[in-house]
Amino acid sequence: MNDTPTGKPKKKIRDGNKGHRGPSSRPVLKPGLEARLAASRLLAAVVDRKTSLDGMLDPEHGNPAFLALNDADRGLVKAILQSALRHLPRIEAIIGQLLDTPLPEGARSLHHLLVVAAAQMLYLDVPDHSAVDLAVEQASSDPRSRRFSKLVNAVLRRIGREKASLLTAVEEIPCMPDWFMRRLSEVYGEEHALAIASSQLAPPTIDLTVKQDPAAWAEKLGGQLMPNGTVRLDRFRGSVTALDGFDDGSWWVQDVAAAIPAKLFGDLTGKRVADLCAAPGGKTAQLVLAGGNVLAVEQSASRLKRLEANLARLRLSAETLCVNLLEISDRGVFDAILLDAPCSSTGTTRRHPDVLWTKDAADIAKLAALQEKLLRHAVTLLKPGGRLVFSNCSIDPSEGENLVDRVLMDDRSLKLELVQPADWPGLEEAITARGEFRTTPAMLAEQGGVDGFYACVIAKI
Ligand SMILES: C[S@@+](CC[C@H](N)C(=O)[O-])C[C@H]1O[C@@H](n2cnc3c(N)ncnc32)[C@H](O)[C@@H]1O
Repeated sequence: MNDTPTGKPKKKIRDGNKGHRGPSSRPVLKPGLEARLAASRLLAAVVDRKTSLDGMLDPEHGNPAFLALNDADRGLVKAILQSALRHLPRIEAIIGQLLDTPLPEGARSLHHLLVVAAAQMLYLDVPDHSAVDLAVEQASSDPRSRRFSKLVNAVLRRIGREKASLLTAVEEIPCMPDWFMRRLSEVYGEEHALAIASSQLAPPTIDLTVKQDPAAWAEKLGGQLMPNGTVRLDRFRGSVTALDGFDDGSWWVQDVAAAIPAKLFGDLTGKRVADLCAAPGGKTAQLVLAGGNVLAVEQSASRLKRLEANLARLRLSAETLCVNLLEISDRGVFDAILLDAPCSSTGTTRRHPDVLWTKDAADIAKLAALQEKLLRHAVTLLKPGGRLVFSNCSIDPSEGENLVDRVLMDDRSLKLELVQPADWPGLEEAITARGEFRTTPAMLAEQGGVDGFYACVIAKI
């Protein structure tokens, strides 16, 4: 923020939190404070108001508190929020342990301020003294937390002094909400559930699907060749758009698991293919490369635009249609259909640590019901003899195996076509006994992990 010649601030800091307005003549902020204020506000939006982080961090349409920051501060805010959300139960346990009495009901801004500071001290390279000073300054600048500034100072200084022992004391706490841990334990067993919870603590890799010659691209980019031909960049930091092959459309970013569903079709030469939930288009590109004559359907106009731009960069073409797929009435015309349905995204918590703090069991149930409706309609568009791949990035079987069972049970013209482990060397653990493809973030751990995904092939007789 710039000063006017009179020493008064030119403009008010934009406050993303409607309930609180700062003083009208706020003094110049200490360097770094604006970023911490933004981080606290965005954390509040995620955990208290269930707002998705991706939207708030969008460089063009994001939260005003984020957009007001310079690039370096935006990077810092992202890092703080990712760490805070990845480790939230442990950070809260540490803070709870250091308070003589719990924070007063409704002291949410104080809670967020402490979490933001503790995340920097425990999990980022921010010097302790800087995180503590800024947190105390932040507490003093807010009428709701001013009277707690001494407590903020005391708690955070103890975190600085006792960091190692405090971290050891909480290292067994799974970093997921209790309801979701219970659900994972029911479905996968406790050991696998704990492995899923710890897998999301590591930052994710960047995976590329290449148009051709994955071995050569792995060598060129210093990546690892994954069993399905994905090129994995484990330690890459920076912007992928600066990498070789981006401008000429030789590859696109796609997690190793997300690259499997479209590959379940095999060769699509000469086939009429519908990609029914298509944007941003990673799987559309695969279907086109497999030889399909592809119609990409997407109900969001802005997301369809993004798909078109992605295909243009990749020099690939598909017919596109902006419509709710439930309105398509061309029964029995497609040889192959991909339905990569909207889901809870609980398989992507490595990349999106806000997911489990913005969704709950009721959201999962609603999404499962929507997916079932979309699948029941999608199969009507399939030709007899055609195949449909149903997929999504949830690790809850209510959004996968369970709903597919119900659809198959009700329509005897549909059969599950078994995915054969022998066809997926290196990925055998991801093929279930029922012949479906199922990854969880605990799989491929030695190669850097994988997103959780479900996919199955449904054939129409
Ligand atoms: C999981 S994303 C698809 C990702 C995409 N298949 C890919 O690989 O890049 C789901 C997409 O489906 C779209 N969608 C959701 N409901 C839809 C519907 N009823 N009709 C068409 N598109 C829909 C969403 O807007 C979203 O872009």
